[in-house]
Amino acid sequence: MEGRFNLRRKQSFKVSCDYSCLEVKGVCYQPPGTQQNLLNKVSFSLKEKSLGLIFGQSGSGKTTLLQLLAGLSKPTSGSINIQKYGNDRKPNESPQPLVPEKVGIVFQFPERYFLADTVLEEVTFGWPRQSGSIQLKEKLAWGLHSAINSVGLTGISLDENPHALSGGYKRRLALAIQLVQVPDLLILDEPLAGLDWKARADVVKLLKHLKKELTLLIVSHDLKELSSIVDCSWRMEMGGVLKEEALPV
Ligand SMILES: Nc1ncnc2c1ncn2[C@@H]1O[C@H](COP(=O)(O)OP(=O)(O)OP(=O)(O)O)[C@@H](O)[C@H]1O
Repeated sequence: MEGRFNLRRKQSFKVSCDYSCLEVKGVCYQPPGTQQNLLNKVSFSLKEKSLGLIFGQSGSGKTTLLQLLAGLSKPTSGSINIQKYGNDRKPNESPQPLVPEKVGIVFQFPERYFLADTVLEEVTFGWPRQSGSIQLKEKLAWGLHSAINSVGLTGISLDENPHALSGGYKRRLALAIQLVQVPDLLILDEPLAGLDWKARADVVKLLKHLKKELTLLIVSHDLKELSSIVDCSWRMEMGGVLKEEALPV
């Protein structure tokens, strides 16, 4: 669907008003070999280029939900799709399953999993060395450049040891690693945990910037610090029941 705007000097240009939403419907999850339902008919929708926050008690099932969204485990029932809408807010094609390749996930304390001796090796870890096509390598090189810029790591040498970076820069690096593949959805589990006040403020600023480019879903207990950038929020209740709720701040 397209709208047309007229400019003063009779020039005109077209603006596409299509948008897509992550749509989770009736998701239940019972780990294999158990009788326990960790998620109970979880449903929610998150519009592209917005930031959703899930909060709730420890052990309620927040991380379990993130793992399903990232494709690390499969729901027992329910669906996780991307639905496109036209500017009349009606679906304009059938929903497509969310593919794990288009989801980036930054776990709690991501710096604990850094393996390489340099920032460059850390970001490019797992890239094809010999066998990848030149097109793929070009795409990854462009992604590297763009990711480093997006997270504000340009002032840091690519030869720097990742373990020597400050707490805030380690988080930027963890984000850059995920952004190289240009995800549709970026999931973050407790992105502010373990950082000092300055680094926390820097990460919040960075997330505000990132949501202009992609969809963010965050699990956090740091509601006050994130509240200014949150577009929609849900409380996960014990037993894996998700309810839409304004942040209690
Ligand atoms: N594979 C599994 N088998 C059985 N129980 C599990 C499994 N994985 C997680 N659990 C249990 O499911 C519940 C939800 O765990 P989850 O880590 O999703 O909670 P959470 O809300 O993210 O907690 P926190 O805020 O502490 O990270 C917990 O009681 C946990 O022990």
